Amino acid sequence: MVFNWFRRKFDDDKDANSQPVEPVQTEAKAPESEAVDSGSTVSPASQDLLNWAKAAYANVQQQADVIEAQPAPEIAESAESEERSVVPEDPNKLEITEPPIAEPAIATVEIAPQEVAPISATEPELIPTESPENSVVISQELATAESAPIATDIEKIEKIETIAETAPVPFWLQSESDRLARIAALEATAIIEPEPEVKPAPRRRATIKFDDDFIWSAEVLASQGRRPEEISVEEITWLNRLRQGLDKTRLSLVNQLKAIVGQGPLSADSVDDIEALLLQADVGVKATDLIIAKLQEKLRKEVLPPEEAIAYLKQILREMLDVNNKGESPLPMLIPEKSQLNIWLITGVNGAGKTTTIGKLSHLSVKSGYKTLIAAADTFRAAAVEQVKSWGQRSNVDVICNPAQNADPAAVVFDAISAAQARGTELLLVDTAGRLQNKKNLMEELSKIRRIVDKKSAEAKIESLLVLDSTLGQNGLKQAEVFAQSAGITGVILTKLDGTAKGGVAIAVVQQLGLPIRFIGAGEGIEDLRPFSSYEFVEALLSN
Ligand SMILES: Nc1nc2c(ncn2[C@@H]2O[C@H](COP(=O)(O)OP(=O)(O)OP(=O)(O)O)[C@@H](O)[C@H]2O)c(=O)[nH]1
Repeated sequence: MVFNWFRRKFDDDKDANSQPVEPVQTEAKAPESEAVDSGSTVSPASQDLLNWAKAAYANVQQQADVIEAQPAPEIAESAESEERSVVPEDPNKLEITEPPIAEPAIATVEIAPQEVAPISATEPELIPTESPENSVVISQELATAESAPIATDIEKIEKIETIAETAPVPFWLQSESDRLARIAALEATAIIEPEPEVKPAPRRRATIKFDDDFIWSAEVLASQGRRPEEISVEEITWLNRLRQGLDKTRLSLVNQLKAIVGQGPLSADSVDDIEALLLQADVGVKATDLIIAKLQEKLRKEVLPPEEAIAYLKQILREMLDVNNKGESPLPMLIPEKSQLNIWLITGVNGAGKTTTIGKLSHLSVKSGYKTLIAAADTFRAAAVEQVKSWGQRSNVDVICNPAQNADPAAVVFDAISAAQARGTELLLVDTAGRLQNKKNLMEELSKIRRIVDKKSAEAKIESLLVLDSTLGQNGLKQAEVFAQSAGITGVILTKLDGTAKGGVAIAVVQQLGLPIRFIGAGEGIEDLRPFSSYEFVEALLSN
């Protein structure tokens, strides 16, 4: 089973091809999917939560154990199948002889140790153990291997035989020891066939501890109605990374907010303080005003203790993050459709993190079981193609490019779409040149790319995603406004959320641009980007 990161679910064979577009979960639910009012401050009872977390932890450990245990049968199977295959590719080069023992049927060949190619033929009746100095036992795949691997394998086998020679075996045990030596030689020389299909990278061994971080992540997942058996170690790791990334923003917000909001109706001073805090976190003026008005309204009606006031604030923020300019709420998740071409154009100014984001996205896509391709259409900046190629290598995804400097990016995109159509690609990620909004020709180039995409692939699902550097805060938003007007942007990818105190810019992006946030990046590593979830973001932003 593949964990589909876009759907935040394991794909099983049944529904891997179906495409349910599910809303982002915003409703808090008790463990085992019992519904609880989203606005309520009720969290799963602590014992239930602990049990849930323990079950999730056991599940994560079990997944890791299964993965660890997997290679063993593969080797055994491979060795067995090698034993079964008996026809060498070139019978003139190597003649295979069945040894005169009933089982197992291991091929033998007698060769002079110094001669590797051509390998001399063997008399059928020869028993390898009779002339140990001149004969070796080799596995059948050697018959088809090139001379160099044969030499290496023979060295391995010779080592095994040398060990056997130093410890003489009584005659009545010889047959058994020969058999074991041959099996060992066979295992040592077995060639494991590579998997024909591209499989997602195996999950890492669960090294996470059952600690407060784990329990916090478990609570966030349980509150979204997830079940312990659905949880993957990567989800836990990501939530911890996100929370750590938002440390700076959170630390300057939560404690002060708590001190202010838990004291009945907001006084003029409290309003000023909250305003300052939110503006410092780059939430933006418009969004700040809205938040304060809603808080004020609630706190005038009832006195809330600090924890409940913060819970109410979380609800306000989630509602703000889950709306787009079409007024859709909750927002459908952005999930590439299986068995059809999806094209995502990745745009943004230089240095925002476009290329890195493409690398991370392609990794996520492959992991989630999608056939993926990258188009290196940033032909404007020297080295951009090489940079994207190296990310392609890291995520095991092919890159379509034209290495000539200033090649026509629209032509690269045209070629990439042709390649994607021929290969049955499901997700094509297009890297574009970093455009400053005042560079009119570059903006026109982007429109040209868009026209090519629309024309050449009318049936594809197209998204135009703007990469925004969150450390730029409100300044980044000004650039984004220009892009959003001229480039038909459909969503935002917020990068560099780690290490900035301006995490509140996410709220400003949605409020000011009316665009949904689709992914967030919180680090430079390949795993440091995930689909955006307003619930998880707000929990990480305002958790204790
Ligand atoms: N800390 C952190 N750094 C990031 C993140 N995403 C990207 N970066 C870094 O930001 C820098 C610029 O990233 P690029 O991917 O080269 O940016 P770009 O938008 O492609 O830039 P151009 O190729 O010049 O257009 C690199 O050093 C990245 O490692 C992130 O989420 N967190």
